[in-house]
Amino acid sequence: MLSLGTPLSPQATRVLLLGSGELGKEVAIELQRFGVEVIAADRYANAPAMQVAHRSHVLDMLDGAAIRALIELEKPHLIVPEIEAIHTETLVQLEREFAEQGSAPRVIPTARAARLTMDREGIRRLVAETLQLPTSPYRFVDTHEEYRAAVAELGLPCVVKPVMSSSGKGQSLVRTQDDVDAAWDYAQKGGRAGAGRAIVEGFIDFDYEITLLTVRHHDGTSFCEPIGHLQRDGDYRESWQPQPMSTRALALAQGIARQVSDELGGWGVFGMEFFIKGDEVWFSEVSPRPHDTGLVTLVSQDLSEFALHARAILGLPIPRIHQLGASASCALLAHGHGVPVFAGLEAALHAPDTALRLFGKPRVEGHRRVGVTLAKADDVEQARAIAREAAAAISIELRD
Ligand SMILES: Nc1ncnc2c1ncn2[C@@H]1O[C@H](COP(=O)(O)OP(=O)(O)OP(=O)(O)O)[C@@H](O)[C@H]1O
Ligand SMILES: NCC(=O)N[C@@H]1O[C@H](COP(=O)([O-])[O-])[C@@H](O)[C@H]1O
Ligand SMILES: [Mg+2]
Repeated sequence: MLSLGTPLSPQATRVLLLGSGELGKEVAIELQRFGVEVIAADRYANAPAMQVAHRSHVLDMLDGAAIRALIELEKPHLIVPEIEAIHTETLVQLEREFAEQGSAPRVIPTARAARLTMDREGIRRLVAETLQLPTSPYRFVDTHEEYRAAVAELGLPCVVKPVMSSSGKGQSLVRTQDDVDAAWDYAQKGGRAGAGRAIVEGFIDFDYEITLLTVRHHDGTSFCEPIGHLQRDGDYRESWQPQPMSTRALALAQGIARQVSDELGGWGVFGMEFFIKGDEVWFSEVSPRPHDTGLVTLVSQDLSEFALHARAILGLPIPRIHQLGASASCALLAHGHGVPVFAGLEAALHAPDTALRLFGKPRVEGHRRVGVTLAKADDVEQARAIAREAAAAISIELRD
């Protein structure tokens, strides 16, 4: 058992967050509540989680030597990846070295899980080919020619994504022949590791999609109520809980989530994404960490996904998760260049049972999610409407 309660002391449990965005900020707050010493790292200064951590470091997260030096400097007990774009091969090597030495920082949930989910190819081949679970049909392509052949094989519409990207960056829905070439160009420009390999997926005409938060902890695996969500341009705009589902579809999704999370192993929250049509279920992808659509759990559960992650990774019990009724979240997006300045917050919080998180991101260059509104109501449609209205009441000016 880790020694909790006294950060900044020789007995402290130190947790290193690799990635310090809005999700890490909430994880940091939950860890602080147990007296954990929190160290936040990211590619830029004053990232959200850095603002609530004990210390922070700015480094190129894709630089293996820099990641290794940071871990040697801080000697954390737990290493918690918060983003995909990390030099995960270094984590795999370090995990092996630690195992040989018998003294161990633990990578959450495991270094292999971080490596497999950093690259869409790793997790897709594991789930579709090794575990033989249902996914969209897909092809991996490296060149324009291979890409055009894959589109011809899979048919239109289809979806193109760089293998290394998240939040919809570089992703396009290809509806007609006219979209084909522009989608390739965008996939080559939009990936986080520059031009290169992409996945082409057959389009699944789903009724709805969910995130099934799955928690592997000391006493077993727990599931949260399914979270429904709305995505635009590959990025989340609204999420709600609970998403009504047939008993059969929910059982299928839970079965797949259990199989995939058991295969990845370790402790923590997994955001399992599924497409659902009738009773049919397709696995889409998984975050081996809290999920952006799970921000709704800040109001919809007694233990949010961030509190669950903290408990799970520290080896603490999770005897029960209470769902507190119909709830929704709506993302606040800023467009342009500059430092965000918010107005309309009073109007946004005027309705009862609304809440707000402003992430504290220092700047916006292009598009960036900078906050989220949250609401509870008698049913999910009402909660969504209230969260949307609260978001619409807020205006974001970008200043230099
Ligand atoms: N094959 C598909 N068929 C239909 N819709 C799809 C398909 N692939 C992706 N989408 C849509 O695009 C959204 C984003 O896709 P995906 O989750 O793969 O991207 P991402 O960049 O990893 O996003 P995030 O990091 O926010 O989870 C999905 O939630 C879904 O709405
Ligand atoms: N879909 C993944 C996701 O939502 N990740 C969250 O967004 C941050 C990056 O935001 P940024 O791009 O604005 O820096 C990440 O650090 C994480 O908190
Ligand atoms: Mg996704």
